[in-house]
Amino acid sequence: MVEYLLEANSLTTSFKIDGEYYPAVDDVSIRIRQNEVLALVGESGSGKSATAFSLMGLHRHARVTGEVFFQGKDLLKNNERQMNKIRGGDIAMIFQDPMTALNPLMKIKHQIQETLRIHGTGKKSERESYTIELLDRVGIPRPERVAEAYPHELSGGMRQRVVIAIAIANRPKLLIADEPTTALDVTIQAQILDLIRELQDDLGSGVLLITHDLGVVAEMADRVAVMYAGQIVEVAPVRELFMNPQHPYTRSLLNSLPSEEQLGSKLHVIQGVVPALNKMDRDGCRFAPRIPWISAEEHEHQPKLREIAPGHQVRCTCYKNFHLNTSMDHGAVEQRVEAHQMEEGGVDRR
Ligand SMILES: Nc1ncnc2c1ncn2[C@@H]1O[C@H](COP(=O)(O)OP(=O)(O)OP(=O)(O)O)[C@@H](O)[C@H]1O
Repeated sequence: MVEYLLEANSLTTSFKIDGEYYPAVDDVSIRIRQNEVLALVGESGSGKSATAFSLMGLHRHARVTGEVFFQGKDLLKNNERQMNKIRGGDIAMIFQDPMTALNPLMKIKHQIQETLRIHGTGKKSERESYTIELLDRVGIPRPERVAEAYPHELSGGMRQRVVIAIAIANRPKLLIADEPTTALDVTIQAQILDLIRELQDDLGSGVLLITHDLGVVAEMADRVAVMYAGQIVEVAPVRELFMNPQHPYTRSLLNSLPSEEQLGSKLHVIQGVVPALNKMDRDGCRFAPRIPWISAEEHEHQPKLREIAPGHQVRCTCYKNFHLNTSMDHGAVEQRVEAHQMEEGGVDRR
C-alpha cells in the first residue's frame, strides 16, 4: 500500500454567488507522496488557487467538503488553532507575490524568528543564528545585512527568497507553491525554481506546485494534474503527460506553448475562456464549448476520470476522437522534458 503524504478525496469548494453556492473546486482528488512534486496546471480561473487555499483551510466564506488527509489526519476536521500549528510548520506555502506574504513593518529577521518561535523551533538564543543560516541557505548574499532590512528595501527576487526562507524554516513536510515565480523576471524565475527544487530535495518534502506555465511544469514536476473549470481532467507522470497527452484541454495547452522558432511570433491559443462558476453546464464535458468541431456524441454525460495507463487518468470520452484544428508542435516541450530528465541523471524519482 502506498503511503501518501497528502491525500485529498472529493474536495469540493463552493462560493456563494447571488445567494447560491457554486463549486470552484468540484470533487477533486489528489495525492502527493513524500519527495514528489505534483504540478497543478490550468488557465486562470480553473480553480488551482481555490484548491490550495482549501487544503490549507484558508477560505473564510466558502463551503468546503471532502477529506484532506495529511499524516493520517483529516485537515478539514481541524479547528483554526490546530490549523495555525500546521500552517508554516509541517505545511508551508509560498505565494505568488512576496509582498503580500511579508509584513512591511517588520524587519526580515523578526519575521523569520517569529515563525521559528510560533512553531517552537530552536531556543531563543539559537534563533538569531539560525535566521542568518536560513537567509544564507536561500542564497541571499550578506545575510546579516538583509536580516536588518525591511521588505521594501529588497528586490522582488530577494523578497521571494526571504519568503522561501520563512517557508522552510520549520522544515515542512509539504510545500504548497502557488505561482511562486509569476511576479518575477525570467532570470530570477529560473533561480527561484532551482532553489525550490534543491530545498525540496534536501528536506525530502512533497510539493504541490501551482502554475499556468508548462515550461515550469516540464522542469519541476514529477507528476502533473491538469485542472479545468474546477475538475481534474488529466493526471499523469510528467514525461507521459508531455509525450502522450490525451485530454483535449491538455493537448490544447501544450499546443499553445511556443517552439524555439515560434518564440516572439503569434502563438496558437485556445479560443475562449474558463466559464464563470454560475454559467457552466456541470453535467457535460466542461471543455466541450471550446472545441465545437468535436460532436456532442463524442462527449460523455457526467464525464468520469478513468485510468487509461498506469498512473495516467483522463476525463471524458472525447479524447478518443479528438484532433486539434491547428497543426501540433510538441517539439519545444519534448526538448524541455528531455533536459529535465538529463539533469535528474536519468533517475526516475517516482
Ligand atoms: N472568494 C471567491 N468568491 C467567489 N468566487 C471565487 C472566489 N475565489 C475564486 N473564485 C472563483 O473561483 C474560480 C476559480 O478561481 P481560482 O482563483 O482558484 O483560479 P486559478 O486557477 O487559481 O486562477 P489564477 O491563476 O488566476 O489564480 C474562478 O471562477 C473565480 O472567479
